[in-house]
Amino acid sequence: MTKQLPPLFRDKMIDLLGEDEFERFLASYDQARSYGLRVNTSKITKADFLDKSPFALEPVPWASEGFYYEEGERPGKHPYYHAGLYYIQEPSAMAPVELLQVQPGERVLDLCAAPGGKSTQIAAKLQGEGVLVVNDNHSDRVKALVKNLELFGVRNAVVLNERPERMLNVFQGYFDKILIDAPCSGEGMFRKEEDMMQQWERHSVQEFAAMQRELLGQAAQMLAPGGTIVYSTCTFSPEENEAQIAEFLDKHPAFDVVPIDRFDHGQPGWLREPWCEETYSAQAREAVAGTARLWPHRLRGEGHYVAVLRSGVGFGERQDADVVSVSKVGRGGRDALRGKGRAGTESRVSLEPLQAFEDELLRSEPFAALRLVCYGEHAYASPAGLPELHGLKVVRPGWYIGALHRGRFEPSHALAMGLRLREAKRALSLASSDERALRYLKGETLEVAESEIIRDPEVTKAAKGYCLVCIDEHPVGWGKWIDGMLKNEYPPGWRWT
Ligand SMILES: C[S@@+](CC[C@H](N)C(=O)[O-])C[C@H]1O[C@@H](n2cnc3c(N)ncnc32)[C@H](O)[C@@H]1O
Repeated sequence: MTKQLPPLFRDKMIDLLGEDEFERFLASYDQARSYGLRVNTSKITKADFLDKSPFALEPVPWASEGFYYEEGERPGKHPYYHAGLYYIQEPSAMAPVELLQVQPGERVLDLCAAPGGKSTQIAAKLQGEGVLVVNDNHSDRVKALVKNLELFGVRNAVVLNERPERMLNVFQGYFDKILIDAPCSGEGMFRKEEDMMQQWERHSVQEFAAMQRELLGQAAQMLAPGGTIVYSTCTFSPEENEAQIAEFLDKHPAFDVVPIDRFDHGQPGWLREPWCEETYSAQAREAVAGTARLWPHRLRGEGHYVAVLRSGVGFGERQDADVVSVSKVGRGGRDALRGKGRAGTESRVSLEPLQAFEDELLRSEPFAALRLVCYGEHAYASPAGLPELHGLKVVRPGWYIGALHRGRFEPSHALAMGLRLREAKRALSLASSDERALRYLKGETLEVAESEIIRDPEVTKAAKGYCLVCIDEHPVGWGKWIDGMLKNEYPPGWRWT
């Protein structure tokens, strides 16, 4: 492996680290890498997960919900993965969101979000309260982002596929917290993904540095006074790390670096020729020592860089969006807000079937704190307090509830994944040891006795119809029960193969 490192990269790392440290750094490429997963604490407590977990786990010291698992384990091949109980994530990649210190109820932007590792981590920290806006400018990568948010059962996320400069007017001064997990030259991923080396040779560090500079400036405009930006990369080059932060601080005097003690420090000494210009102020140079470097030879994880930037409270005004009244389906109010359909036509769809579904199947009111919005036939529950998103490329304006089609309501898979067993009036919970659990995930029809359908006989007498299918009490999708058979509604693209 060490032989394949790009020679230019090797030479630069010797210059940066010095011969002795470089030898230790180089040796890490021949050591086994670490594997991690992060528990979805919006679906299960850490203690309950550890009770149930079939894997040998060891805590990741810097991530409250993160654990190492051993090489050879296959957490992606377990029903709990399909229930969204955890996300498989490289351990160092868990650090940036931990440092963002997200609190329930905040407005958070994940600006470069696909495929959603850090978005799902933010969502778990929000515990369903507040607003999560996730964005990626790459349309194909956004599909994976949507799927991961659905798997995690996230209810309060809006997914955009935008160039950040087009978001500035809508979100000026809006967010309490912003994560910029920036596109970068990926030097820290050479051990984990060897083809990153070929990509490195094709793209220049300067190309990424230019993008990062823009993203930082754009994020500053969307941040509320007193808010926090976390900037992270998975690369070593000072041009993409310390230099970005020093330049940002000089251009944005209202911001400070919040020092990180947990990891090795950023390197002010690397702000010099031939890597960087030497024009930064003494204050900015000093401040970058408070940023963090995660080195693969000094901890159990890949290479990362993280900076926490806080804006002064006196800087600008927080923009409070016009809060549109909360609309609940049923109980008299059925005035869901109607968004534009994809074709640009106003939705005229009746919400009666959704009301009927809610009455029949849902015990609580999971949409009560959300705004119901219809785009064409598709119904979404959108987080309250969002500004108007007109003009933006909105992939998901909120939690996708389902389709209203020819007088019927078809619940979405995302709805099932965002519910809890206790919220359903009709459900089936299979034990993970029951061979039908895997057969359900493979898309098969199951034999299910009427007595197995969980329902409150006072409220829902009939066993027939849609039911929330769970594994060990955690929802995995929908089924339709009739006469001892469960018709499988698990989506083809999600099936166990
Ligand atoms: C390091 S990856 C993000 C990984 C992600 N945060 C996670 O944890 O799963 C960087 C992402 O930035 C996206 N990207 C690149 N340029 C962008 C831009 N100008 N605006 C928004 N996203 C951008 C890329 O498509 C890529 O998905």
